[in-house]
Amino acid sequence: MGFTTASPIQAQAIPLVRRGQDVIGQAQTGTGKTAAFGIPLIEKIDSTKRNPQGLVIAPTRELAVQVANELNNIGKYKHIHAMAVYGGEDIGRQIRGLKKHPQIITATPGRLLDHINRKTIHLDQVHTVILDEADEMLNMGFIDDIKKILNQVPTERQTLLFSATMPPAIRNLADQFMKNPDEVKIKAKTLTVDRIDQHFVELKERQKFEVFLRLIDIQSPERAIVFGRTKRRVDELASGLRRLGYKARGLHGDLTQAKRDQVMDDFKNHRVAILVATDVAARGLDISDVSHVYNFDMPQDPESYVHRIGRTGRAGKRGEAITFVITSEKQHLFMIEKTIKKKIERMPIPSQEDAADARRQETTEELLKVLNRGTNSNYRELAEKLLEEHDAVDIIAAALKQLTNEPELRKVKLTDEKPLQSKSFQGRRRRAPRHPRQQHHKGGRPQQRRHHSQPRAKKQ
Ligand SMILES: Nc1ncnc2c1ncn2[C@@H]1O[C@H](COP(=O)(O)OP(=O)(O)OP(=O)(O)O)[C@@H](O)[C@H]1O
Ligand SMILES: [Mg+2]
Repeated sequence: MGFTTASPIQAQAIPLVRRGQDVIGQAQTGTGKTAAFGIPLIEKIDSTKRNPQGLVIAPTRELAVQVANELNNIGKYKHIHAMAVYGGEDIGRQIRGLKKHPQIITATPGRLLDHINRKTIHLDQVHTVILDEADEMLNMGFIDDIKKILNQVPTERQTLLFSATMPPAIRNLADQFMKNPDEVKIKAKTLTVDRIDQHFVELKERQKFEVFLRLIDIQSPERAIVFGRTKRRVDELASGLRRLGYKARGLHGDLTQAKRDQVMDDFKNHRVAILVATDVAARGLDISDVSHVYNFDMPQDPESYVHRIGRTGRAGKRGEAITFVITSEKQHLFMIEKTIKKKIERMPIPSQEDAADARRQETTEELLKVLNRGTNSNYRELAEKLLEEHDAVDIIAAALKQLTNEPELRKVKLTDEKPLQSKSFQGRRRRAPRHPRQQHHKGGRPQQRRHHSQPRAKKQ
């Protein structure tokens, strides 16, 4: 896999896990926590047995899939097979997949319970359970699901909890489900990765879209993730950007799973440059070379901020994170700064002129690229004719203007989102549990997470 040295969390957690110790592992985003539990997990698997021996529970479907892929990479030469089971995918297809006897299951809680109830997954041979993004599963009210799942696993199992954030409430989870866990916490001055430049822009709700366009004109991100607060926001933003010619797609929990898979695939394969998403994409996703994260809407709580911006600056790379803050949300910004132990620098609203200059510059560069490719013979005759009648500079200026996306064409109307309320951070980490009826069918869908002090309209 090209790894040459163990990351700190790997160096510290792997020996403990090999020894059979229960471990709570905390380390910054993008520092290799997956392999920190994945490598010793693979070592413990007996490839001749037919029932699952390892179980990873993750809060979102995309993450369950990603972890299965990483485990399959790590276990390739030991012929270990990991399979993801998650809601939204045809259960019959999963049942057929399970007949190939994966030794490791990675799953979202709801669908896993479905399989347990249908007796298509048996957990009585499982010796190692990992809760990836453990704190998020608490937030999402998965605790009852997790209890039910762990009841199916022999008590002499090894249990591991991993996340970049471990709020105090995680202690309860540990007390209930773990045996004398060792805490491995990689010490860092800040909760966020130093290699991520963090800024905020103070603005009005109505200014957000225009300011965002200016920023992407100026920063021309290679690959960006833009977080919106609600599904409606994500839809409107993605389609607005697309109408203006940007390669943008939205991702949230109301899309069909096929669509979600398609969007992720397009983003990974560079067919999409801007992924607009709810917090469904905030945790764990490892997409290489995401250069920029934009918080178009302020995150619901400081932990969400940490994970959202952690989609960039991974595995030693640099990244940029920019957060839009409405004046009434300043208090939330201070809370975030306090939690991450770092000051987020203010960035002035970039001027229209700066953005226009950047756009013109980009058009010029694009034109030069076409010039250097030198395959323009079909146009030479036309060009010569134009030159007979007009000034050369005038012609080029007109062509550049035509190629440049001019601001008057950039009107897009977004529905206003109400700013975060000042109370809403106080009740954080105590989101209401999901409705029991929904559990089996909609496991792993963060759009159901609902904040105590947030009105329903704010669901993701
Ligand atoms: N020892 C290593 N050397 C180089 N790269 C590594 C190493 N370990 C992991 N990586 C790579 O680093 C990237 C981030 O790893 P991973 O997704 O496990 O991070 P994480 O700590 O789980 O982050 P998050 O908190 O966001 O979930 C992955 O692309 C992974 O392949
Ligand atoms: Mg992870």
